Amino acid sequence: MCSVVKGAKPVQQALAFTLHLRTKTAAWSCAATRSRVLYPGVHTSSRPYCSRMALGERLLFRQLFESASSTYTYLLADTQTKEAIIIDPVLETLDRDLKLVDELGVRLKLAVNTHCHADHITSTGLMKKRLPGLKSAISKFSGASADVHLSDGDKINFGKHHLSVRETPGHTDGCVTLVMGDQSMAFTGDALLIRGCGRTDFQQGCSKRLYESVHQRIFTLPDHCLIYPAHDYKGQMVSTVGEERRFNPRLTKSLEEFVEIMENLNLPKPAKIDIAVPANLVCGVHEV
Ligand SMILES: N[C@@H](CCC(=O)N[C@@H](CSS)C(=O)NCC(=O)O)C(=O)O
Repeated sequence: MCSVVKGAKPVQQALAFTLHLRTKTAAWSCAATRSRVLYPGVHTSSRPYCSRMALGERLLFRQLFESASSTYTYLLADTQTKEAIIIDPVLETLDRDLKLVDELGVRLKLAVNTHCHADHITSTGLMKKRLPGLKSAISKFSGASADVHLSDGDKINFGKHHLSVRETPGHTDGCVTLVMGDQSMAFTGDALLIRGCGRTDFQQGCSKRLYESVHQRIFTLPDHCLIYPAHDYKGQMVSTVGEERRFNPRLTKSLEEFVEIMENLNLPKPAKIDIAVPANLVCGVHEV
């Protein structure tokens, strides 16, 4: 078992601290503040909410985009220890991502895929060849090979931070949502998209399971928890649990209505599905 997973003490981060404590390399998003202005009342906390506060000290966070598949990759690091993890890296942007890792001077320990993607090939296998010591991780229910098979409740440690693994099946059997230790952010993969959700018409898709996953495992997070999905097709970058609970056009419906919606999406198959799924089952064509 990879040493960055399991056995972490929960991160107890103070929410209030000042900007001068931070390193200048960190990229901070104030999207939650903007959404608070757009949707007053969504955040129930009495104090003004800003993701800068919830992200805590020593956290470097980058949201990266791959335009052909509209996939988001996330880089997270402890700015003091330099330990880093990457979520859902894409083959086409491997060089860009490795250049950034090098420039920021962080040490990638783990490349995690939120599930076996059907629309693009992961760069995890090739990244492992370029960065000796890097390990790969994916759910044990994905059917994919990797160094680490994740289970519900596992902790992915990087420096003083950690992500908790929540199984959120429905789009595929092996979908997981990764939640920051302080519940300030959740990386939902394709389970929950911004004002949408993953389709359920191939791989092991099941609308009822997806509905239960989102309601029981994601919508139970605090309203202010930032939602970072694996894709967006409309230029949206971040949402919150509170926003999606109120405005998601599919998941605000009853289970029966949701199933009906999902059965009638009539989406074309992802263009790369026939090469992406077999490739991702072996970590992106390259050996793990
Ligand atoms: N056109 C894209 C595939 C778009 C697509 O099907 N996206 C998936 C997630 S990637 S498998 C999805 O679940 N979409 C939900 C939705 O409502 O759009 C391609 O050819 O790759």
